[in-house]
Amino acid sequence: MSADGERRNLKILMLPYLAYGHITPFLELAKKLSDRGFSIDLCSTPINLSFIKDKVPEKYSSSIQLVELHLPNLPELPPHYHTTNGLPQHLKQTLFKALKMAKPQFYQILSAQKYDLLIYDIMLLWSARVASTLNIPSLKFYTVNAAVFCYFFHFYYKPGEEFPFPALYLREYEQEKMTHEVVDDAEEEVDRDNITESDKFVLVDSSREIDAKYMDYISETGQAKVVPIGTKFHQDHVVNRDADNMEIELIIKWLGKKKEHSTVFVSFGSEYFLTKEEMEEIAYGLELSNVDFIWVVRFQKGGGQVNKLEDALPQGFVERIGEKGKIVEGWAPQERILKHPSIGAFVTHCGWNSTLESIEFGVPIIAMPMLYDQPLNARLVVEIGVAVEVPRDGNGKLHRVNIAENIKHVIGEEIGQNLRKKVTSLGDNVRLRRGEEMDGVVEVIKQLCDKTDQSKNGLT
Ligand SMILES: O=c1ccn([C@@H]2O[C@H](COP(=O)(O)OP(=O)(O)O[C@H]3O[C@H](CO)[C@@H](O)[C@H](O)[C@H]3O)[C@@H](O)[C@H]2O)c(=O)[nH]1
Repeated sequence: MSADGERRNLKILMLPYLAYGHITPFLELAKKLSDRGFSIDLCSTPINLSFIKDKVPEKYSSSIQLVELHLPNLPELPPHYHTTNGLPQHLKQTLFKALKMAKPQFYQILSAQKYDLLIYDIMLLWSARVASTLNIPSLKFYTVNAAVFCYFFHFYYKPGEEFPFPALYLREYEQEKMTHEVVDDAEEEVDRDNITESDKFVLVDSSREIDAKYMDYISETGQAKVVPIGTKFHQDHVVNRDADNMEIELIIKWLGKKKEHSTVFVSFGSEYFLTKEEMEEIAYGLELSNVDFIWVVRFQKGGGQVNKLEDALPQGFVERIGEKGKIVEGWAPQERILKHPSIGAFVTHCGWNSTLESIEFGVPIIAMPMLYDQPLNARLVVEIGVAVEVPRDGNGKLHRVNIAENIKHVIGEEIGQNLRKKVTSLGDNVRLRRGEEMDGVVEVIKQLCDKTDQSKNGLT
């Protein structure tokens, strides 16, 4: 282990956006930087920190500290919602507003300690302005990949220009959704101009093995040098809570009875609730494929909707599938399932964390993107040869026959074996690159901190 941060005990404040998909990569980066000798303060709301605390392994308890940021009490916001996960769209904007209202308090936090650097989520550009008023350099972290960054880059900076990469073309219905999301954010982020020295770099949660082409493209435009943090380490993911949980052990036992690479894992992340129609198409698609499966089912409860899992699924489905399928309500130990030898493919929404986990564990991807960056992630993994994508019709609808066909292709056919070879070697390559990619991150941090030191000492 090197100790680049120990040169003069560099202290970094990290500020993730309030969504699990953002907090998780921030925590991974915090661990990697801590391994390199940096002291990290991770800043979020008390509710989020209690969740983060459980995920910080013992060995980091002194190098990663948690710093509380208190949000104002906005009456529209339910008191326990401190992430966008599961929040309706209009309340996501309210949460975003509440976070921005905590700016004066964030100023206090930043000025109370001698921080050498702020690493902030690209959604929270205002925090970099606060840092710059205190003469603290900052570094933005984009918690997905460079291919998606290309899309947003063109959206903001070159409206109307064609994207350079056919792989990134969005279908018409996806374009509409994505544009809507981005415009919402752009309206909130009024202080987007005025790029500082620190904004010359952007960290992405990826590896050059995955999307070097897109990293180079952005870097060559001269707007920002894209620096990948490399993929995450998985050796400490088995938290004790998992081992205590009977249901999880039952899942692993059930998987143990299946043949190698025979079973599909089906899950759509932590944010998305399947519609009734999608639930039906997926259920019948799985049935038609006649392939063994584990399906993590998340559905919106209450408000005139169904409350019981059985009612959310087609009638008689659970009885018909018997031992061929395992249905898990709400949440499953995804990484443990993906690394199980019985798993042959992952039917996923292509949330970026899930996509990276599939690559890490050498599992071929059957892409069913739903929203946000997911369609772009799906095109990227198809482009690099580790996925197939379930086609939708012109209105963006999924059909059971297409779902079944793709599952059958990947499980037990040559196409699946080819995908597995490719994804296994990609997984090996990203692991090999990890150290080198973190060297690159450390280099950038040192450069930013040195520059600030010099200017503080009147050397520039
Ligand atoms: O039953 C479950 C469901 C999820 N997970 C974990 O939760 C994470 C889910 O992350 P991701 O796959 O990225 O999906 P979302 O939660 O949907 O993530 C949001 O954030 C991502 C990163 O910004 C974006 O790529 C997605 O589009 C956005 O929906 C992964 O680490 C999974 O292993 C579990 O362990 N068990």
